[in-house]
Amino acid sequence: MAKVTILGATGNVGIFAAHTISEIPYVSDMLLVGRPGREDFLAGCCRDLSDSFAARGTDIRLSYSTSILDAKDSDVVICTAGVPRRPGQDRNDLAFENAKIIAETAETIGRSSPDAILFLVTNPVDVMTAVALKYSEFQPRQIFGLGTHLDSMRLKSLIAHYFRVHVSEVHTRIIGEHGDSMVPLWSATTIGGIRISNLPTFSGLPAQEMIETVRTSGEAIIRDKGSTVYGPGEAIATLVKTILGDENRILTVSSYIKSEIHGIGDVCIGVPARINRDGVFPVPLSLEENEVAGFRESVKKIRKVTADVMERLEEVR
Ligand SMILES: NC(=O)c1ccc[n+]([C@@H]2O[C@H](COP(=O)([O-])OP(=O)(O)OC[C@H]3O[C@@H](n4cnc5c(N)ncnc54)[C@H](O)[C@@H]3O)[C@@H](O)[C@H]2O)c1
Ligand SMILES: O=C(O)C[C@H](O)C(=O)O
Repeated sequence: MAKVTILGATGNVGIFAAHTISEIPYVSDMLLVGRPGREDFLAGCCRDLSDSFAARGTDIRLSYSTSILDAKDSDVVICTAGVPRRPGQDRNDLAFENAKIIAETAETIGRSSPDAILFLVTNPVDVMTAVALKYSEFQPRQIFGLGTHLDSMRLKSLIAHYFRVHVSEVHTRIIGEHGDSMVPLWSATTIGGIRISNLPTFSGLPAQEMIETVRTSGEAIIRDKGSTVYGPGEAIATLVKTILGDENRILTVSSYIKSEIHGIGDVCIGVPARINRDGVFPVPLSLEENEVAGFRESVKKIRKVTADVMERLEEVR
C-alpha cells in the first residue's frame, strides 16, 4: 500500500487529482499540502473528500498539512503548486515564477523524501521537470512531468471521433514540448492495431487541423472556463496508478533523456517511457525524418527556456 502526497492541493488541479487518485486501489494514505493560511480550506477539502470516500466505500487515511516536510515516506509526490496561465499567456511565460517554487519544493523533497517519485504538473512542465531534477538531486528515473501525455490523450480522442471507433482502439503519441512545438507521431499511430497510414480513409484525415486543436486545447478551455481540470486530473491518476501498480505501461511523459532518441539528449521533454514502481525509463526509439526534425526543434526550444530559467534561478538563490 502506498502514500501519495499532493502539493498545491488547494488548487483546481490538485484537489480534483486528490479525488481521481483516491480511486486507485493501492493508495492507503493521502496527504494534501497547501500553503500556510489555507488550513480551513484544506480541512474542508478533507471533510468533503472523506464524505465521497464513505459514499464510494473507499478506505484511505486522508490528512492535510501546510508543511512539505510531512510528505516524508511518500511513494509518490505530485506537484501542482504554482501559478496557472491566464487567457493570452503562453505556458513559458510562467517559467521563472514557477521555477522559484519548484526549485525550493524539489530541494525539500530531495532531502526529506529521498526514495519518492516526484511527479511535476506545474507549467511549463518540461522546464519544471528539469528544475526539479537539478534541485532535488534525485536520479532521473525518480522525476517526471505530465509532459505530452495529456496532449496524446487529446489527439487520441479526436482520432477516435473521426474514425468513429472506441477510444481504446486508438494508440497515438505526441512527443516534445507540452506546448506549441509538440510533435505528433503519425508513424506510431494505430487504430485497432493497424497503422493509421494503411487505412484507406487516412488520406482525408484533417491531421493539421487536429494538431492545431490539440495545441490550442488548454488555451481554449482556460478562456472558456478558467482552468483545465478534468483532463489533467484523470491523466495524473493514470500515471500514479501505473507507478503504484508496477504496470510497465509506456506513456508519453516529460523525462530526462540522455540520447535515447536519435542521439538527442540532455534535456527533459515529452517522450515515450516505461513506467513502473521504480520510476520512469525513456524508451529508445527511431522516428521518421520529419518527426526527428520536429523533435530537434522542440528540444532546441525547451533547452533554451530551461537554460534561461536555470541562469536566472542561480542569480536569485
Ligand atoms: N502539465 C499539464 O498538463 C497541466 C495541466 C493543468 C494545469 N497545469 C499547471 O498546474 C499548475 C496549477 O494549476 P491550477 O489550475 O490548479 O492552479 P490554481 O491557481 O488553481 O492552483 C495553484 C496551486 O498552487 C499553489 N501555489 C501558488 N503559488 C504558490 C507558491 N508561491 N508556493 C506554493 N504554492 C503555491 C496555490 O496555493 C494552489 O494550491 C499551473 O502551473 C498549471 O499551468 C499543468
Ligand atoms: O494549457 C494550460 O495552461 C494547462 C495545461 O497545460 C493543459 O494543457 O491543459
